[in-house]
Amino acid sequence: MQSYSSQGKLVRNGEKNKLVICIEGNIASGKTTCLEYFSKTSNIEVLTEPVSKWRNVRGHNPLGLMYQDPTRWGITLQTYIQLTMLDQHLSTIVGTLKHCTEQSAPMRMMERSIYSAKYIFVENLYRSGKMPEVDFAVLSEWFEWITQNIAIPVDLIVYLQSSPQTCHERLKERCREEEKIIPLEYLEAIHQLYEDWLIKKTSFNVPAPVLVISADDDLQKMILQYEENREKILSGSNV
Ligand SMILES: Nc1ncnc2c1ncn2[C@@H]1O[C@H](COP(=O)(O)OP(=O)(O)O)[C@@H](O)[C@H]1O
Ligand SMILES: O=c1ccn([C@H]2C[C@H](O)[C@@H](COP(=O)(O)O)O2)c(=O)[nH]1
Repeated sequence: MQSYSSQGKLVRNGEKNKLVICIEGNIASGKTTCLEYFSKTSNIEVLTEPVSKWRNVRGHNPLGLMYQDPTRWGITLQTYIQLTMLDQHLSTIVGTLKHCTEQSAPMRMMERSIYSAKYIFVENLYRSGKMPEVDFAVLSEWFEWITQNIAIPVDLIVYLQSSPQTCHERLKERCREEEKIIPLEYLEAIHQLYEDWLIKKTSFNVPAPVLVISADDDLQKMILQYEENREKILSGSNV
């Protein structure tokens, strides 16, 4: 079922009252770990990035191909990521959430968003000279059509702000096959784009208020920070 917003954008029925929180941050900054922690909370639907799809679409691995040859495969990966992220933004809540009551509206917590796919990863490929102009133009046309015609509401962005060095250490520990060739400089470039977008707010439109959580701490300290910020996060507020 669908309807239209006051701005004429396509809206999924029943989505209007649901809080949407996007967890943003560099590669291996701890987003999935954060989502796992909050998945134990009642009324929260957690959507991790569909990385398994990016590693296997009908037997092909666009994530691996992109890291091997970004100029050739960057558009392939990012087109697919844009589709899968849109699908996540628009998907309806599945199943029954734990202890869901009428007083407390269900909430969605997502890992990243269609916005960071474009503003961070596509932008990085383009600025580093690894994405041809024509590929960037086509992806941009798609992104603009989607965001101008479909309502993609986000109520709060939680930015896990971490140093590129910490991410590099964690990435090596996690040891995802495709990512073994990622150098520190790549994480530094992604970090800078995130900082410009969410902290300095000098690059692109920020679609929601931003709550910044420093993410260089060990797991125990991170849990303390999540608890300190729990109320803000669950009410979709950064103040
Ligand atoms: N605060 C932390 N301290 C140390 N290691 C962490 C911390 N948070 C996550 N990790 C580990 O770092 C790696 C990347 O974390 P992950 O949550 O998968 O990051 P992301 O989802 O942002 O890529 C994983 O191996 C995870 O267990
Ligand atoms: O738009 C995107 C989003 C993600 N990626 C890459 C970066 C990582 O190698 C994986 C998953 O990211 P995590 O930060 O580990 O969750 O996907 C990309 O290239 N483009």
